[in-house]
Amino acid sequence: MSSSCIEEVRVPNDDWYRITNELLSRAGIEINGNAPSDLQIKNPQFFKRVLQEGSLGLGESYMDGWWECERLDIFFQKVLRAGLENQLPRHLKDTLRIAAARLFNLQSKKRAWMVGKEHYDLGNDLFSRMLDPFMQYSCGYWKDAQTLEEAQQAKLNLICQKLKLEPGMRVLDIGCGWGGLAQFMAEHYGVSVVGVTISAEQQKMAQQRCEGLDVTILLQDYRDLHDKFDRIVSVGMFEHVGPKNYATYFSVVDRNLKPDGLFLLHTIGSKRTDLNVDPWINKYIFPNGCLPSVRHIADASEPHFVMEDWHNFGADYDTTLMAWHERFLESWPEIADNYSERFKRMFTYYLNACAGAFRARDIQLWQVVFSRGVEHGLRVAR
Ligand SMILES: C[S@@+](CC[C@H](N)C(=O)[O-])C[C@H]1O[C@@H](n2cnc3c(N)ncnc32)[C@H](O)[C@@H]1O
Repeated sequence: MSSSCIEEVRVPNDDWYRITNELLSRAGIEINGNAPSDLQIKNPQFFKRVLQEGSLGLGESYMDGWWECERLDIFFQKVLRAGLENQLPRHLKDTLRIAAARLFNLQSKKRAWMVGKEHYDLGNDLFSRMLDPFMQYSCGYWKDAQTLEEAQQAKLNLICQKLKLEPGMRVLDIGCGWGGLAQFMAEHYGVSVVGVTISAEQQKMAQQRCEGLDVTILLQDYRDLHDKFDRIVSVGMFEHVGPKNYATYFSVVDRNLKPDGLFLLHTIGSKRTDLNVDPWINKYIFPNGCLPSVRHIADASEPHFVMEDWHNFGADYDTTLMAWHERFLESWPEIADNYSERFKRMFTYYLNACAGAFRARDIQLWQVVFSRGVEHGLRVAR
C-alpha cells in the first residue's frame, strides 16, 4: 500500500483504514493495489462500514458502488482461505437472526414461500438467459464437459444413472425448478414425474416445458406430499429446509418412497454447524437458507435409510457459477430495462462470492444416494 493511495481515498479515520488494511493483507489483498483481486476504494466510508457491519457491510457497500474489484471471485477465494470472515464483526441484526434461528422454525411451512417470491420469481427472462437450455439452477458435472450445456446434461444423466431409472417408474422431484430434470427424465428414461416447487413462475414455465410429457408440476410445500414413488430426487432444494426440519424432510421422503426405492439428494454442504449462511446471502439472495453439514444429513437420514454413496464435486460449482456469471453479463443488455444497476451489482457479487467459496473449499457439493438396504446390485455411476 503506497502512501499516495491513502491520500487518493482521503481516509478520514486512520484506524478504520489501518485495521481493514491489516486484515486484508493477511489474505494477500491490497487496498488500491494493482492485482485483479485487489480492492479499488471509491468511498472511504467503506472501512468503517465493513468493520462495523461485517459481511453485510461488505456486500451492501459493493452494491452501493463504494468499491470495485476486477476479480471478485479471486478476492473471495483469498478472503475465505485466510479465514477473514470469522474475524469480522457481526451486524446486530445478524446476531438477532441467529438467536431467532435457534428459537424458531425459520423455514416453517408458512415461511417457506418467501424464497419463492423473493428469489425464484425474480424473472424468467433473467434465469432463462443465465442458465443452460434445461434451466438447471444447480451444479453441473464438468468431468468430461467443456461447456455449461454439456456439464448440465452430464449432471442430468448422472442423476438418472445413479437412480437406476427404468421405463414406467414413477419419480418425485422435490424442488423441481423450471422442470428441466422432469423433462429430461420423462423424455430420455420413459418415466412419469411429479415435480414440486414453491415458485409460481417456475411452475408456469415447467408446465410449458413439459407439455405433452407424463409430468405433473405442483405448487406446494414438500411437507404436503402423500403419495408413493419408485424414485425420489431433490436437487438444490435441501439448502432451504433448515435444521429444525431435517428430520421431517427425511420422514417425508420415507413416507413417499416405495420399499425398494432409491433417493438421491443433491445439496451444497458446509462443515460449520451453527447457522450456515452468510448474512448478505440471507438478506439479498436466499432468505432463510441454511447449509447442512455431513452430521446433519447423517443424523436425519439414519433412522430411515442406508447411505449407499456420497459424492463430492464442489469444484464443479465454481466452474458452473463462473459460466452463469459470464452469461449473465452477456445477456445484461437484453434485460437491463427490467432491473436496476444495483441489482446487476448484487447478482455479480452473489455469483462471484459463491464461486470463490467453492474454490476455497469453504463449501461443498454433495450427491448422496440412499436406499432401504434392498439389493439393487448398487454400483453407483460416476
Ligand atoms: C436452487 S432451486 C433448484 C431447482 C432445480 N432442482 C434445479 O436443479 O435447477 C431450489 C428449488 O427448491 C424449491 N423449494 C424450496 N423450498 C421448497 C419447499 N419448501 N417445498 C418445495 N419446494 C421447495 C424451489 O421452489 C426451487 O424450485
